[in-house]
Amino acid sequence: MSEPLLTVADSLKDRARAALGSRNLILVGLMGAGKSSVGRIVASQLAIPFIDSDHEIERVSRMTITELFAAYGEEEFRALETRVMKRLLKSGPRVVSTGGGAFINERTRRHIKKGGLSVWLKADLDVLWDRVNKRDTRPLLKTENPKQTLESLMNARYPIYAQADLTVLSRDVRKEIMADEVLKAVIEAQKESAAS
Ligand SMILES: Nc1ncnc2c1ncn2[C@@H]1O[C@H](COP(=O)(O)OP(=O)(O)O)[C@@H](O)[C@H]1O
Ligand SMILES: O=C(O)C1=C[C@@H](OP(=O)(O)O)[C@@H](O)[C@H](O)C1
Ligand SMILES: [Mg+2]
Repeated sequence: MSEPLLTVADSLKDRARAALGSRNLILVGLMGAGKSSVGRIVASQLAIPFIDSDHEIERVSRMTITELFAAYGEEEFRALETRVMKRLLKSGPRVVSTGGGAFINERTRRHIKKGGLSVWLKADLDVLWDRVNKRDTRPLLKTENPKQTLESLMNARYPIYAQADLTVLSRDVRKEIMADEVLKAVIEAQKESAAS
């Protein structure tokens, strides 16, 4: 009896999984880009573990991100984030979704660059705003004009996110489609590095 043919979806997953090898896949980008929700789907497609660095920080500190910012301030939060990221990236393969500021911190960025393939989920202001204004779990947006704060963060951070290995445009399409686009980008990156 002949083997069943791979479906297109199966071959996408399998090819992306092979292209990743033992590296980690690390999602970076601004709040609302979809790092946490798309990252979880990507990991399940690749059948490798998923970790959200904010969840890991909350687990080890037994505090929420909001409580950590309120009690210790952003600087201490970043120091904890660096330590957690360093540990998470020691072995792979894993999908690691970062908090929006992780890649901006120089030390954390170094761990990310060493620890695997980074993907910037890039989105425009209106897409991000639409998503983040529904929840109040992001301490950096507790300002008088949170949309303007988000825009300032975009201006300051986008040149740094651009240093990620890959960029995927995060649009208003289903999360599953975004996850497929991440898988395709991983495959493309592998093809390009094999050709060069
Ligand atoms: N492609 C998408 N389409 C619709 N909603 C999305 C999409 N990606 C993320 N979201 C929603 O936007 C919000 C922020 O997503 P999240 O994954 O937490 O982003 P991040 O971790 O980058 O801040 C969540 O409510 C999530 O369900
Ligand atoms: O952009 C940032 O500096 C932050 C983003 C948040 O994560 P998400 O990007 O997952 O919302 C969280 O780590 C914290 O509120 C700080
Ligand atoms: Mg997140």
